[in-house]
Order: sequence, then structure tokens, then C-alpha cells
Amino acid sequence: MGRTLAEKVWEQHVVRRAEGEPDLLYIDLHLIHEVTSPQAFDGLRMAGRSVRRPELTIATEDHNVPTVRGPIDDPVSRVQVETLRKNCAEFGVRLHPMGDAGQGVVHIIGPQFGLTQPGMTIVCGDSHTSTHGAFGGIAFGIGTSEVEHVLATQTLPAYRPKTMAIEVSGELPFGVTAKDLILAIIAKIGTGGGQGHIIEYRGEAIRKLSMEGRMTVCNMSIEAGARAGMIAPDETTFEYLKGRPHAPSGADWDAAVEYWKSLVTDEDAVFDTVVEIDASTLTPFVTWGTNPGQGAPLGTSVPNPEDTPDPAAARRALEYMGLAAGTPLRDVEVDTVFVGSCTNGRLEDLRAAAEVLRGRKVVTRTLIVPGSMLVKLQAEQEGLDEVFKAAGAEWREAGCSMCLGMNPDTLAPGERSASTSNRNFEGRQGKGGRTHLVSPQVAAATAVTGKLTAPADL
Ligand SMILES: CC(C)[C@H](C(=O)O)[C@@H](O)C(=O)O
Ligand code: SF4
Repeated sequence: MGRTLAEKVWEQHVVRRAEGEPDLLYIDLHLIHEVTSPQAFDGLRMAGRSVRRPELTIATEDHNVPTVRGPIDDPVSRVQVETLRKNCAEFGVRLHPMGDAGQGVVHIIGPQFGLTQPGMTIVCGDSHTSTHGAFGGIAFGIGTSEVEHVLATQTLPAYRPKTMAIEVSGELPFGVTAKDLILAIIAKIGTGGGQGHIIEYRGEAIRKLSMEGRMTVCNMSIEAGARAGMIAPDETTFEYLKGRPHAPSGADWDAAVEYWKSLVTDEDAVFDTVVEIDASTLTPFVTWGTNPGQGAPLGTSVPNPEDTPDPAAARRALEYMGLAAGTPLRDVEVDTVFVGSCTNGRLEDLRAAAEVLRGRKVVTRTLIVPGSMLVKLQAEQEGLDEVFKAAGAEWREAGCSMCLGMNPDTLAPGERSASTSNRNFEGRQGKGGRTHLVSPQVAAATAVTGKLTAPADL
């Protein structure tokens, strides 16, 4: 019987298999940030161990960094960043600290350097590691004790998840983005829909996405409960990788591409679960609730909790969000707009936001935060920063920023945002803050009107 892409990549990395035990997987790339690594390094130190393959380990500072650069005031954040620096120096791990041209959100810098490649196993102590699956590898988040295991051995014990195909037929209509697609998928299958599975996104609409769009989709796999998300590599993938600092070159490149081309699900492979979606029926999508599955097309209204799969959860969510059932989503007023994060903080996202903001003015507090310092540089080379500043938006330095309240960029209690990030949990962007997840295009249009808006409404 044929094999799925996930099965091929998994099997390629099994270094030990025994009945009734998890497989021991070889890990090709280990990404590290300041929040989930300190105890892992402590563990190594206590055991007198070293990092087994420091050259396959790369660290960055992202969650705790202020996006208006300066000292870190919060003591917990400061200690985490200082500890990462000490640990990387002691264990010989490459680090991109604040102030470094390579610094950025961990899931933005891996692909940007060409470190993330098809067929790899990639882990990080961070749930959105699923982003890297966009290149056709298996990439997933791990806990801090697993971080220690990978640091010490470059392997990880893991049970092989089930496989799920999400078949996206048709084409996304004009103005409908990868973000709208993944929000619609999660609304359809639910935040537990992918549980225990690696999702492979397939079909015409997926093939037509850019690498950046594919990363946006895979990024949010975890919000559907999945272990990982992946997309088979193709010419779009190879084109993106070619010439990047860590991509193979010369004869190695040709050999790599030949191997990467074999990384597709066989015709006769069978998935454990199959979900079908027609992209041509989609429109801009926004969330109204407090989990990423509580979303609806922007053209509709806040739902009646009784009409949702979990009425009690929906009632609680509406209360927290300060929304009444039946309110048109386009009437929801927003105080703050955030464009950034590992979901939508790449160059293409900033271009899309700039296109909407060019020659217009924002009426909300608007933060535009590049996902990495390289994205920032590229955006400035294209003059996007000037577009944002002329519109009245704030142009910041790279970091996780308002995606989560671990740095100075937060919502005040009761404040409402349209945010291109991936989680709208209670308090995610600051205590009492209310988050609507949107695409960069909708975020920018919302900044112009102060209400949830699509560019086509302007
Ligand atoms: C802080 C980190 C562990 C966390 C994660 O695992 O995803 C964060 O990145 C998030 O997005 O919630
Ligand atoms: S940008 Fe947000 S989702 Fe991504 S790693 Fe940072 S906090 Fe997590």
C-alpha cells in the first residue's frame, strides 16, 4: 500500500522502534527561544551533559522583547532573555539576540534562513512549530523536558500520529487569503478536529498558495488541535528555498530537489481522516469568540449561541467579548489593530496591509510589527514603512509583540483588537483584552474604518 507524506518523513527518521514504545525519532532542526528553554539547559547542566549537535540548534529572542527597543522592564522577561544568552554562550548554540540582523520570531527566521527544508523533522518548545510543515517536513511543538532530551541526544521519543487529509478544492476568490481559509477550516472541524493527527493540506487551492500563505495555514494547525500540519513540496517550495543561506547549493541542490520531489503522498495511500472544503465558496473570515474555532464570514452576524456546536461555550465567549448575538460583524468597533506574529508577520503580509493603507489614514491604534529584522529591512527597502507611518500606524522592531501578553505590547482591559495573530483566548493580548482574529487585509481595512471591515468595503 502507498504511504502518505507524513508516513514517509516519519519512517525516514526512526532510529529505534520497539513494540509498545514510542519511536525514537532523529531531529534535523531544533529551534529555541527564551521562554521554554531555561529549565532544559538547567537539566543538561545538572546532568553534566553537552548539546549533542549545536550546529542543528538555533536560538532567537522573540516573546519577551520590546518592539520599541530598550531595556526589558519586566523582571521575568529580562531574566529569561539573559538566561538564554548565558545558556547559548555556555553550550555553543547560535543565537540571534535583540539588535542582531537575524533576530525575529522563531518560526519566521527558520524558513527565512533556509534552515527549514522539505523532509525534515523540526521541533521547538513552541506550539506553532507546525508552521515549518509548510515545506513538507514534520514539525511540531514540544515541552521543556523534551527540549532537554533533544538538546542532549538530537532525538525524541514520539508516537506516530494518525494522518488527516484536508482537501481544499477550487480557487480562493479574489481578496480571500490563506488566513481566511485556515480560520474557515478551524470553524468547520473545531479546535479539537485535528486531535491526534498530522494534517496534510492538499488540493488546488493549497497548490496555488505562496510559501508565505502555506506557512499561515500550517501555523494554525495546532489551533485545530492537530499535532502538525504539512504541505507537499513543489516548485513553489524549491523557488522559495533556492539561494537562501542554509539551502543546499550546486550539485547538492540538484540532489536535494530530486529527493524532495519524492515527498508526496502516494496515489493509493490511505488517510485515517479526510475533510473536504471548497475554496471558491469562501469569503473574508473573522472570529467572534474566544477560541480560533469561533469564527464566521465577515458578512454575517454574531451567532446565536444556540446555533453553535457548544452553546454554553459560545454564551461565555460572547459575554467576555461584550458582543450581542445578531450584531452584524461589520458593526463591531475595534480600538486596536495588530499586524504581525508568526501567522502573518512576513513580507507578503506587510505588503498586503500596505496596499490597503496606501494613501489612507487609520482611526485606531495600529501596530505593524515585522516578524523578523530581515522582514523589517525588506519592507523598508520597498518603502512599506513610509506607507504605514503616513497612514498613522506605528512601525516597530521584530518580535512576538501583541500576539501574546509577554512583552509591553498589550491590550488594556475591555480593549478590542483586530489581530492577524492566531489565538483569541481570554486575556491572550492582555488581561481583559478582546481579540478578533483576521487576515492582514481585513486588519488594515479595519484600521481605516474602526469597525471590522474588508478592503472591498472601503
Ligand atoms: C510561549 C510559548 C510556549 C507559546 C506556545 O507554545 O505557543 C507561545 O508561543 C504561544 O503562541 O502561545
Ligand atoms: S508570534 Fe505568537 S504564536 Fe508565534 S511564537 Fe510568538 S507568541 Fe507564539
